[in-house]
Amino acid sequence: MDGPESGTAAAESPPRPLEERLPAVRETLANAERLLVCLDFDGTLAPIVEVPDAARPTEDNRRAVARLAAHPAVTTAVVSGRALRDVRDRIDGPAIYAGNHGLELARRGSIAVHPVARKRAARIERLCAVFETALASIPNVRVENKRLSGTVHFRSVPPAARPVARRLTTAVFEAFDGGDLELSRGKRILEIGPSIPWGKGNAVELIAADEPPGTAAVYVGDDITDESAFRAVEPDGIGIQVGGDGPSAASCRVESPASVASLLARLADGVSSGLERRP
Ligand SMILES: O=P(O)(O)OC[C@H]1O[C@H](O[C@H]2O[C@H](CO)[C@@H](O)[C@H](O)[C@H]2O)[C@H](O)[C@@H](O)[C@@H]1O
Repeated sequence: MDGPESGTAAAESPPRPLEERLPAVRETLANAERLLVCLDFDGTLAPIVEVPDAARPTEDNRRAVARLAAHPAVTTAVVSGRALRDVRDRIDGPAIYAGNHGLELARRGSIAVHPVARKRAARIERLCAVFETALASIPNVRVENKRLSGTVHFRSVPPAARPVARRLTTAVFEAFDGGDLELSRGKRILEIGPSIPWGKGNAVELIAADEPPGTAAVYVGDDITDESAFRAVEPDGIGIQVGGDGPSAASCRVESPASVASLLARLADGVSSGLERRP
């Protein structure tokens, strides 16, 4: 696993609601011989909740993923910021899982870990411990040690204390870092990881490279780290943003995780009817 972060940020505009993009989506599905569907977890399959450990896919999404995973013309993957083992325990069915924003990838019966990320795991571990101590006085801050990356959670921190908590986290990071780690943002979180040009988009490119010609790739996600994955599938495939109203590399959007099950059903139906119409 090596290589640059996917694509470059082109001039992006807010994605259009899926209903407005249906003709283009139907055409992509009708022309495809196979479909690769890559799904983010938090904020996409699972609604965002206060306590990270309590996040679960909705029942409808769980069933829709199982149906897609059983479809003979569809490869299904989950691509998450969570640790691989964690996300695997939360949703069954997909043939492929990527954890830690693509730093670890389970497919074809084995797990590949980005070699540089593996080397920096001890530094991440150490920084998570430093965060635990430095942030101990801030109420309800959580540090999630994911081995190859780490997350500091502010969602349960009282709103008035959040700016201080973020400033302190950044200051601790800057004092610790020697240029080998990076700090990034997410939904009410700051994340630390190795400073390497690798993200979800690279994982999606690796996964897509295994698919036969004639495969259309779809990526569904809701957060900043999903942008590189949208760029990896667009414009030949379909990037679908869940929620949000800002600029994105995705061309379509759906409202919330509650809209994802019907989206997945449409994908399964679309590829099936395209195949049925073929001679
Ligand atoms: O790539 P994802 O699968 O979307 O993972 C991104 C991060 O998701 C989790 O944090 C987010 O969800 C939590 C539960 O709903 C929420 O409390 C938190 O505020 C969100 O940022 C997860 O805990 C992180 O490790 C992932 O990086």
